[in-house]
Amino acid sequence: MHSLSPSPSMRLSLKSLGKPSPAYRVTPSRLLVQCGHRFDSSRADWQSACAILASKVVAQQQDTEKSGDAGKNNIAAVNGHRTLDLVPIDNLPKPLTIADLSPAPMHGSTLRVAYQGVPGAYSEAAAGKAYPNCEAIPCDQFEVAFQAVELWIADRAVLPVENSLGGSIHRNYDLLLRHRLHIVGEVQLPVHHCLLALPGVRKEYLARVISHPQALAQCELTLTKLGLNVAREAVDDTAGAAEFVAANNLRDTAAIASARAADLYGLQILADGIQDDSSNVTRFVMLAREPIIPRTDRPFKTSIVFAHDTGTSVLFKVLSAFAFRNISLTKIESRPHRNRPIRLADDANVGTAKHFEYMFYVDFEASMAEARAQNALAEVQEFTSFLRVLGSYPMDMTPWCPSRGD
Ligand SMILES: O=C(O)C(=O)C[C@]1(C(=O)O)C=C[C@@H](O)C=C1
Repeated sequence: MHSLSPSPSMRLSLKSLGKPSPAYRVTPSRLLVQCGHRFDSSRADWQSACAILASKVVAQQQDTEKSGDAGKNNIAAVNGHRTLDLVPIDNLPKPLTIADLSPAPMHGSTLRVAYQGVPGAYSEAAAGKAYPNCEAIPCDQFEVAFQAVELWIADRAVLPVENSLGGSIHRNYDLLLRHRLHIVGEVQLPVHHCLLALPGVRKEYLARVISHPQALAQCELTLTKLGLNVAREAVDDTAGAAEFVAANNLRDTAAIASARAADLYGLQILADGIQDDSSNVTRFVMLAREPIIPRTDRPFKTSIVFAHDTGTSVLFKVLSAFAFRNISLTKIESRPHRNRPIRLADDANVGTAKHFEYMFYVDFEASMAEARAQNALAEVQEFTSFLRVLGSYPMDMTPWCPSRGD
């Protein structure tokens, strides 16, 4: 897959996560703009902004510590005895409530949400659906979005895991296992693709179409129907493709991306709604450093990953643990077991069978707060060599509305 460069828009990259900022060139007031949707400055500025953010957190902690010292000075001597000055009632610590227990942003009140791509990507729209009014932080790779949360540069990551036409986004399944973040929610986003080109360009001028591989797959039939039997090229994200066409003034190349990307990068819409099925939906998961507390007052989903143990009919036994408790499975995915990819079984008469080993990802419709889910997992554990709960989270129950062009 191409990584289009030079790219004028700013994204977090693995390099920028690793290196400290050389100079603090932005003011905290510019921070909101730079960490948010409007990106008009350089990557170094962004790093500086994050460094300032970190130093502000430290400064706040120091202030708190200082006020602790000041509190000690409130101890006055009366008749030789030390007494405490009365603390104004407003300053008394408030009891924790349930709401305090879910992870909260550590900086101001705006949640910073990492996504892969540049502004105009569907992942940015998913971040906005999951967390309205958040500051969406673009990252150049999925891996970077995971790390941004782990390193406290972002509070959440919103990442695509599957699309109704294109199928699973395997990379994110692998990363879920490799990283220690928790799934705290899901959003389903209707995806409405447009064919974008520079103003004045006509379909007949096109020699190639570029986009994210999932987007190319979702529009394959329609592109052919439109007579576009031209080269397809996969790039990192849909909006990045639009940006590339615009930045390089490419008159022979179209991008598949959103209508918002057309607006942002000054492209015209050559064809609207080019996904092969109008009910084209991508499912995203929200990730956080801490899990949420599972509840039973609304529909919950739980995601697990396991590797099966030796024995016969193991997969059947695992899945029946859910069936016997009337728990519906909504998704099953298998990925190579990278620590132990092959199991050899010798049969003296026939030879050696080479079985591939898998990690199985299962989503089921129940909350970990329910006894039936806990019992099912206790049973699953008996047949598995590895089991991890990736998260138990509210299901996206927004009423169905097919994708629109806006
Ligand atoms: O490229 C984008 O705009 C993305 O947000 C990525 C992505 C994906 O990974 O599947 C998300 C939704 C669409 O299905 C197409 C692409």
